[in-house]
Amino acid sequence: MTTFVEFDLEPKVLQAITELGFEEATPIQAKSIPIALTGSDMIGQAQTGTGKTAAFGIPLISKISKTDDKIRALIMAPTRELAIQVAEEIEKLSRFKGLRTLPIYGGQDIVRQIRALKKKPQIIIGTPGRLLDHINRKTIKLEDVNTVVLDEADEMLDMGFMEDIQSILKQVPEDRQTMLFSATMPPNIQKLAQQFLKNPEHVSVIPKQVSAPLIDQAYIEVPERQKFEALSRLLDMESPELAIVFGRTKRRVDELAEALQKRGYSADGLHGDLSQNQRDTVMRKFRDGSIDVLVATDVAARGLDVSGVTHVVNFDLPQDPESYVHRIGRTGRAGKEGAAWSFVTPREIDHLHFIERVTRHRIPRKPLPTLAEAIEGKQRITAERLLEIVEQGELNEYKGLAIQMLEQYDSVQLLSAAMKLLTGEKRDAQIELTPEDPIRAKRRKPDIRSGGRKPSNFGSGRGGYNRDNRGGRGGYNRDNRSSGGGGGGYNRDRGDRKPRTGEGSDTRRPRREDSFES
Ligand SMILES: Nc1ncnc2c1ncn2[C@@H]1O[C@H](COP(=O)(O)OP(=O)(O)OP(=O)(O)O)[C@@H](O)[C@H]1O
Ligand SMILES: [Mg+2]
Repeated sequence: MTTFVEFDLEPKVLQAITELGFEEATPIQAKSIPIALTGSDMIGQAQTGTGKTAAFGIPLISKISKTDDKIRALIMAPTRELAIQVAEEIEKLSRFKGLRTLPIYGGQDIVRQIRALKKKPQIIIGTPGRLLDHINRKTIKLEDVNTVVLDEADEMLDMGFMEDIQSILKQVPEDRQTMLFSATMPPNIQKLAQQFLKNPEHVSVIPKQVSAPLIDQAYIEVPERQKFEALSRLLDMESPELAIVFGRTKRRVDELAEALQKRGYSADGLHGDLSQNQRDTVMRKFRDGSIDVLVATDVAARGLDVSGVTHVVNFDLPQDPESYVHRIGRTGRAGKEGAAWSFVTPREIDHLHFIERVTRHRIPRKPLPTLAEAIEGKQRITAERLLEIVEQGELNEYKGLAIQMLEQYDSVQLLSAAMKLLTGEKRDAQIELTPEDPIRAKRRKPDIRSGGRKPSNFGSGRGGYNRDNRGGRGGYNRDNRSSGGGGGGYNRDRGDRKPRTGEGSDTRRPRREDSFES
């Protein structure tokens, strides 16, 4: 066990850590904080939800002085939601030290950002596209930056941000510390690391399996047309505190969110085609629990940390094993348990096996809950809610009427009626989702061609599963980006990804037609 006192941090940083309730350092923090404090470049890899943000945040904060009025640290993240969240965590960690942090992302009024930049933040957390806009406008200058962090670097590359990241890093003095963090490290990361990191220390906390251990994983074989019914039954049976349901496309997410609402669930959708305002609102509602099911594309797969997410459902299987790991990693965070279920159509079983092989984790099959189980689950939850109210007491004003009713009716009869009322009849709204094509299994085998390299590190030593081979992601074109206009981020997001230039082979991938950032 490593406590934070052992790192020789300033009292004000320690105070912030205590305030956040962190008692001991997580393994990735214990390993990387001392190295990062020496100023050396590093690559950090550890399972989802194990505190990588603070692992780079604490050393970064330690290097900056409150009186500084230059931008000293730059953190890049793939999505807006992640930029906002990382900014909040850094803000909390530097609260007592009094540093100024600013998130910079597309979709937000650029004029407002320019105004905020005038307050001289020392730490900028941004998405590559919008950062580059500011650099081109000369509203952000990186000449005094001495620390750069690439959070979820592989995802940023995957989204076609390579050139942007290169242009941005060219603006930062060579004499800097660069750190790169993710739960997964596919081979293309090496390219970026070679180009931009100097003798990086590799710090990884990777047990045999890549995904976090506290996640109970299972798959349910279900035909495409029965997925919605299956989802309803699962939600009824388990009554998650908060759940994230991943759909493959924006259309899917829209349809699914609407269908869930029609059935009476408190759900909403999140994807890259919503305006920034809508995205913020949905995330706020999910964080404060006013909706309990977030239906999302992969825009929510990476890095998002919402406490209370007890369930992740892959309504559609993701194309990539990495995506699978990140998606399910939205639960089982910071030592909590979680459940992750994947719907697999009969034709996708091979693809599931592919995911199992790459993640080195067998995913057990789970039967589809029966209708009776779903109903029973719902009733059980109602009974629990009733008993909670009994425990709370304060029922005096109801007692008079209760006594009167009990004089006329049987108590079992009455209680059953109350439970029926509370459970709510399932609304029989007609639900018709547009079917998605099954994901085809990869033809390549993941475990050959490793050339004797160590096979255990997800993405690094594993032959065969090579993201650089994927290609085929044509059609993304960011040339229509304008650098003008305040607040025009909504449409600009579209097509923000470039085709990958790898030796791309096979077919056009249906993977994510979502647009993400910047
Ligand atoms: N030492 C600690 N003790 C307790 N909780 C911690 C500690 N460090 C971080 N946390 C909390 O754990 C949660 C997950 O942290 P974080 O988001 O940094 O994970 P991550 O490793 O970046 O995950 P992902 O791979 O999904 O991005 C956060 O709520 C964070 O505040
Ligand atoms: Mg993270």
